[in-house]
Amino acid sequence: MSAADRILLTGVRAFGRHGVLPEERAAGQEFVVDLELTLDLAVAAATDRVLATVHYGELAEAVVAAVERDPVDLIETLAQRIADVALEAELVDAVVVTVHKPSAPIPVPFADVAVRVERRRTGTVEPVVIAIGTNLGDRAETFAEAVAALQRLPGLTVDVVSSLHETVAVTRSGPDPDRPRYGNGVVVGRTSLAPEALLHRLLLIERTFGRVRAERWGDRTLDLDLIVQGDRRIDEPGLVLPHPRAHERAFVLSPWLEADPDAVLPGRGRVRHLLAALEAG
Ligand SMILES: Nc1ncnc2c1ncn2[C@@H]1O[C@H](COP(=O)(O)OP(=O)(O)OP(=O)(O)O)[C@@H](O)[C@H]1O
Ligand SMILES: Nc1nc2c(c(=O)[nH]1)N=C(CO)CN2
Repeated sequence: MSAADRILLTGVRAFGRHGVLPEERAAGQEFVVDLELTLDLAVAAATDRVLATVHYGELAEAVVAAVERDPVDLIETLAQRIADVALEAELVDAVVVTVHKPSAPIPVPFADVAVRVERRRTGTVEPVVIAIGTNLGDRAETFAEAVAALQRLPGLTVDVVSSLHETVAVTRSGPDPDRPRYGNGVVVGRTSLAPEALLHRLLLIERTFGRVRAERWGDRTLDLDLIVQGDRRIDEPGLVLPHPRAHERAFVLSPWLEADPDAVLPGRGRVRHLLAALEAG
């Protein structure tokens, strides 16, 4: 049975230092949070026990703690953080979080600015491997920031992050030592997202790193490839799974093997063996 019951908690005020501008980080400001939890309250009503529901006082304190914690740039990120806090209570099926920033630095008169996110507990979770590549700018920094973005992505849990492997750029005509070297790595994790939705988010993250999609196999600030998701086989114009070139790329297989020594590439075999075969030439 999916519950239609709700707990509403509105106007929770807390002080935080979230924002893009240095002044916001320095001075801080007030944030106001509204929450709507969807959960089944029938057992609480039948037993009259607070154990059978979400204690609204504790919830409010957890929201304040989430606002007061380390600053982030966006109220979108803060709203996601608060949604995660609300969904920690097993009873909660879904949550709508609104974060208001009434003192935001907007240079015209305005009443309020807010974001609202709706998140629900999801069903199946599949293992996933994402490859990261970067050969422009500060590769170590880009790698760390890309991993941080993946760790914050709703619907993705990052379990293992490989080290950053420095590799020779592979072009259409083979390895090219004259091109900037790549930093490559992988993250191994779990996702509740559909592969199309996950890839869409990966492409969005790439875009925020300023990648210009000029040339296939060309130099790039950040490349995120979905390597495998569970044992799915997909062959669509915008999405091929497993990634069609993963088995022939040491720059994917080597960090993957480091992150998961038992890894298997569906349809191709053990990553250990694939890498050994590549290295044997
Ligand atoms: N498993 C996948 N992971 C990432 N992108 C994929 C995948 N399958 C298909 N694509 C599509 O490929 C496009 C990626 O092209 P991109 O410019 O990143 O290629 P590339 O990185 O130059 O080459 P390669 O795909 O060989 O790494 C995306 O727009 C995406 O729709
Ligand atoms: N070493 C290395 N070479 C590449 C890489 C990469 O990630 N590492 N990515 C490419 C296109 O995705 C093309 N060539």
